[in-house]
Amino acid sequence: MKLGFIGVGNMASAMIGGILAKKVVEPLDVLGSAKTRSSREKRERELGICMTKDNREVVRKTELLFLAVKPCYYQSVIEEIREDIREEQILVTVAPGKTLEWLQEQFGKPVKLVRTMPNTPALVGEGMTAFCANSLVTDKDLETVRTLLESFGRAEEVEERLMSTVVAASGSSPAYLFMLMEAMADAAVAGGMPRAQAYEFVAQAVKGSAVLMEKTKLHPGVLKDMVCSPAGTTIEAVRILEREGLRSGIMEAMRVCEEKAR
Ligand SMILES: NC(=O)C1=CN([C@@H]2O[C@H](COP(=O)(O)OP(=O)(O)OC[C@H]3O[C@@H](n4cnc5c(N)ncnc54)[C@H](OP(=O)(O)O)[C@@H]3O)[C@@H](O)[C@H]2O)C=CC1
Ligand SMILES: O=C(O)[C@@H]1CCC=N1
Repeated sequence: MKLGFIGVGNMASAMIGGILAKKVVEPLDVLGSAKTRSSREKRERELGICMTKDNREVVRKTELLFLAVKPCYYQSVIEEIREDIREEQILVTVAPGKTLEWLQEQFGKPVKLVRTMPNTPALVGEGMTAFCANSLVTDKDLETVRTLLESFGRAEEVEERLMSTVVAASGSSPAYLFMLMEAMADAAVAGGMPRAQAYEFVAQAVKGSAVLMEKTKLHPGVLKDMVCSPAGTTIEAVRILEREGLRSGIMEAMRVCEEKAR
């Protein structure tokens, strides 16, 4: 299968990295486009895929196409490629706020559309992607898309109304987690730990906690209680985090993120 990517930036290169690592397609079966020459050369070098500056060529030469430019360029890129999109081609989007209805209107003709929300852990095969499709997408098409999405992590079909919530929960959340880990590492450095070691300890603690929650299916509150010894160290940290509003801060941040994604 020939895969196309219009826009090969942070998100698309993470997805392509995952797809190629799982050998779902060969690097030469992927054709991408980017605006600047330096960007195209970088992606060719790093990923071994073919790059062009011509978005229409990407559409003409591929069967399944990802539209991975920033949301503000969606309208102009769709206008540019609309004539070349073929009836049997599947177009996969990754942008927040671009609804199936809006996309359909922009194309002005029937197009098989799958709206997704991936995240950058895709690069290491640990992505979380939500997707929903319009009525022109057949079950077989959707299985093809699911196979691709699962090559770089987990993929789950959701109702379209949940897509903006997904942006806050898994699309954007790696950024909050990296901020948290940076702050934790800073504190460890303040405590005397060398920075490189601090990042390793913090990353492993976060990774281990995520796997623990996933595998045991225990409530996060129960897992938190398991760490807090009576009159111990952890409960002191928990008290300060409550006082500083960690949980309400996160909920408030995710609320504005979700609103922005509508
Ligand atoms: N980053 C993330 O964590 C996530 C991003 N997304 C979504 O992914 C999409 C891309 O985001 P991201 O990868 O972060 O953005 P980047 O800015 O990293 O990448 C955008 C890419 O689009 C290219 N581009 C810009 N204009 C055009 C054009 N007219 N024709 C062809 N290519 C063009 C850029 O080329 P050049 O480099 O040469 O300018 C670049 O390759 C967005 O819609 C975003 O919302 C979704 C989930 C998570
Ligand atoms: O910040 C953004 O708009 C994109 C969508 C989800 C993650 N990055």
